[in-house]
Amino acid sequence: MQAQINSQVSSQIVVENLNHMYRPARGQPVLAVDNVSLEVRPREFLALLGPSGCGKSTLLYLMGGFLPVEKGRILIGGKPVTGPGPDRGVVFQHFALFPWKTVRANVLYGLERAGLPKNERLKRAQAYIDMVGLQGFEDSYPSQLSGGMRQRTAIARTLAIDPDILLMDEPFGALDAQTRSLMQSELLAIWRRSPKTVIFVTHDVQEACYLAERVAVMSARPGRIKAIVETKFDRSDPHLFKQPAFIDKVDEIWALVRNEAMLAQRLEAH
Ligand SMILES: Nc1ncnc2c1ncn2[C@@H]1O[C@H](COP(=O)(O)OP(=O)(O)OP(=O)(O)O)[C@@H](O)[C@H]1O
Repeated sequence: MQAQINSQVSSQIVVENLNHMYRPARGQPVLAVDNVSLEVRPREFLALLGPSGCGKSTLLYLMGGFLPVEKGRILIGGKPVTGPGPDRGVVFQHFALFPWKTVRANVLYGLERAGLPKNERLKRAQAYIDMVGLQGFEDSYPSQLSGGMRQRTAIARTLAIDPDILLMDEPFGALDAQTRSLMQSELLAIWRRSPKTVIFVTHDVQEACYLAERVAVMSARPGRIKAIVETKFDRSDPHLFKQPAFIDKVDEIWALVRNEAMLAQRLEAH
């Protein structure tokens, strides 16, 4: 099922008939994203789920302006995306920290570019370092940190800039279960406090249902939007994960993703 476009002016992000073909120097071209259309409302939290290799990261890179839009279009606030911009903060899997900068300097980097006064920058950087649980590691370099700590530094760097749109590619994938749960709550708190539009790629169906208001499920490569499922729950409910309606929704989405994952495996086998 392809998402219906009902050209609402109120949509903040509009993706229309988007295709992306990788053309590696060696080997066959790869159609990673095929005819994707999607609308995201301002302040919406949308999760993107789908089997490995279905084009989730590619879609996020395109929205972030890190890959050129060759076919179809992406509008943000009505304007076509032509490159990265301060309106979009990204936490990508392979978007490295500056190895020669400390945790504090990495977090400060974005704030310096935003032109804030020095005191304000330092205060804000420290608040986000504390928030991701890295107090005491301000002067450490990325090489001295674990993978999860590096990821948390990258999250702090992006959140500190307070962008309108957050594009997050499995931001909590490298974290242990407890830290992950804390970071999920923090992200929801930030999203409520200073509303922003979030597009959140994950492999974890429960995480998607918990965090997002809608979950877009992508098909096996070439990625299309197969279904969009409403996932609005009372996130303040401490027993949410045990509620039958929540469990049913997780099951429903799992079934969609599982089908596509099986298809993807068959594709890979050929
Ligand atoms: N630079 C590239 N050159 C050629 N093919 C690429 C390139 N980057 C990605 N691909 C291919 O495009 C397809 C989509 O990749 P993408 O990383 O967007 O998928 P994904 O859904 O994010 O995967 P995962 O869940 O495993 O991170 C895959 O088949 C991948 O092999």
